[in-house]
Amino acid sequence: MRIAIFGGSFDPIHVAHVIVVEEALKTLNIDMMIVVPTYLNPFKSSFYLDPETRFKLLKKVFKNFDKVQICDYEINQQKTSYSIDTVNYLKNLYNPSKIYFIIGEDNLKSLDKWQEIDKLKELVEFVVASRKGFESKKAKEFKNLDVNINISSTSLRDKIDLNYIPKEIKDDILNLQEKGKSF
Ligand SMILES: Nc1ncnc2c1ncn2[C@@H]1O[C@H](COP(=O)(O)OP(=O)(O)OP(=O)(O)O)[C@@H](O)[C@H]1O
Ligand SMILES: O=C(O)c1ccc[n+]([C@@H]2O[C@H](COP(=O)([O-])O)[C@@H](O)[C@H]2O)c1
Repeated sequence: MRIAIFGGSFDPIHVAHVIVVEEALKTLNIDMMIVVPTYLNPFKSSFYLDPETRFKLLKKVFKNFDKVQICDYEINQQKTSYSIDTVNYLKNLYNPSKIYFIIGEDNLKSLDKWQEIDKLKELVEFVVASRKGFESKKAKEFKNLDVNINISSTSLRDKIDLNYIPKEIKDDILNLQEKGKSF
C-alpha cells in the first residue's frame, strides 16, 4: 500500500488545496491520499474555524474522491499537531510500503525546524506543491506538484471570494458568514 499524507490547517479549504490533491492522485501512483486537518499548526497561535467545522468541510469537498480519506487523528488530540506523531500513527495503522508527505512551497522555509525532522525525513518522502509568491530554490530537491494558484486561506479570511471556494461548500461558507463569521 502506497499512501500520501496531505496535512494542513484548511482554515478554510480553498481550490488550490483541491488541485494539490488532484495533482497528487494523477502523478504519485498512490493507493490512498490521507488529508489531515491540524488541530493547530505548531507555528501558528490560533485557528479561525473550529477543528470540527474544518473537518466537516473537507469531508464534503472530497466526498466523491474514491482514494481520499479525511483523518481526524490530529483534531481529536485537541492540542498542537506534530507531523511526526501523525506519520507514526498512520504508519502503524496501514503499514504502507511508501509514504509521501505533501507540503506547499511556502513550508520549505521552515521545514528544517519541524519536530524531529531528521526522523521524519527517514519515514516519508516530501513532495512540494509549487506556490506562486513563495518560490524557493530548495523545491528542486523534491518531487514537485504543479499547482501555481495564487490563493491563500489568509486572504479568504480577510475577504471571502467564492471563486476560490470549492463548489460543494459555497453554501456552508455563506451560512457561516450569516452566523457572524466575518468572511
Ligand atoms: N495556493 C497554494 N499553492 C500550493 N500549495 C498550497 C497553496 N495553498 C496552500 N498550500 C499548501 O497546502 C497545505 C495546507 O495549507 P493551509 O491550510 O495552511 O492553507 P494556506 O492557504 O497556506 O493557509 P494560511 O494562509 O492560513 O497559512 C500547506 O502545505 C500549504 O503550503
Ligand atoms: O511537525 C511539525 O513540527 C510541523 C510544523 C509546521 C507545520 N507542520 C505541518 O505542516 C502542514 C501544513 O501546515 P499549514 O498550517 O501550513 O497548513 C500541517 O500538517 C502541519 O501540521 C508540522
